[in-house]
Amino acid sequence: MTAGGTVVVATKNAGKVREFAHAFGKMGLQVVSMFDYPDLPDIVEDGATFSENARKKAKTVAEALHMMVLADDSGLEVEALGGRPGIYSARYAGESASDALNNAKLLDELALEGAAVQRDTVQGSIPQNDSLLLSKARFVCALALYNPSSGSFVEAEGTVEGFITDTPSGAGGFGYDPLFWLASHGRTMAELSKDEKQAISHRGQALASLLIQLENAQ
Ligand SMILES: O=P(O)(O)OP(=O)(O)OP(=O)(O)OC[C@H]1O[C@@H](n2cnc3c(O)ncnc32)[C@H](O)[C@@H]1O
Ligand SMILES: [Mg+2]
Repeated sequence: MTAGGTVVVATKNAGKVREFAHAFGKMGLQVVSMFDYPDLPDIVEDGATFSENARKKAKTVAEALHMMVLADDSGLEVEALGGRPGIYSARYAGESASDALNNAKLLDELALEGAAVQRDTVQGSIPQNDSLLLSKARFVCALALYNPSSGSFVEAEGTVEGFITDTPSGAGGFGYDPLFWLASHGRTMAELSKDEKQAISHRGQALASLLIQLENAQ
């Protein structure tokens, strides 16, 4: 996956870059992203699934740079919204919407649905304050690593289950993390340390699975 100890990740999401830099840094590898290659064309994410989009991002950038490239397509599936925003998570509140706008739209849509989770059905910790859990949800991450010399992909997927809370909390992570309550930890995803998030997150699990496949292929 590396050229001279460097992993190229086809992303323009600074939160993803931080998480990959943290994970690969522990392996002695550096991460570069599309921020380091400003002349790359924008990629239209028109796939029907997370993995189609991840493959498109990896292949487009790998063919432009003539290097092996890793890509991540991920998102939030909310049960009370029939799985939305799913593959549209980044642009839920509009093209290039901020995390704050996407989070506000998520709470608005759940309020419109009148969504609520019965506290006594939750296995694990519920919020100690009077904040509400609105719906079950899960994060999904598809990773694709493309090798332009062989024209082949290595792929992996990871998921993590939680609940959407009506009260954002925590300053870590990015995106929907402040609204994603983990009954396993009694905290939101944004309240976890980088190591804690990597250990349980959709991205951390997908990466672990990808690394196992790469080891087994050697
Ligand atoms: O396509 P790239 O350039 O990688 O960056 P992006 O932000 O557009 O990324 P995606 O297309 O994969 O959309 C994923 C969105 O899902 C959300 N998301 C993904 N992983 C997340 C995580 O670990 N924590 C919180 N939100 C996450 C967040 O809103 C992302 O913008
Ligand atoms: Mg995107």
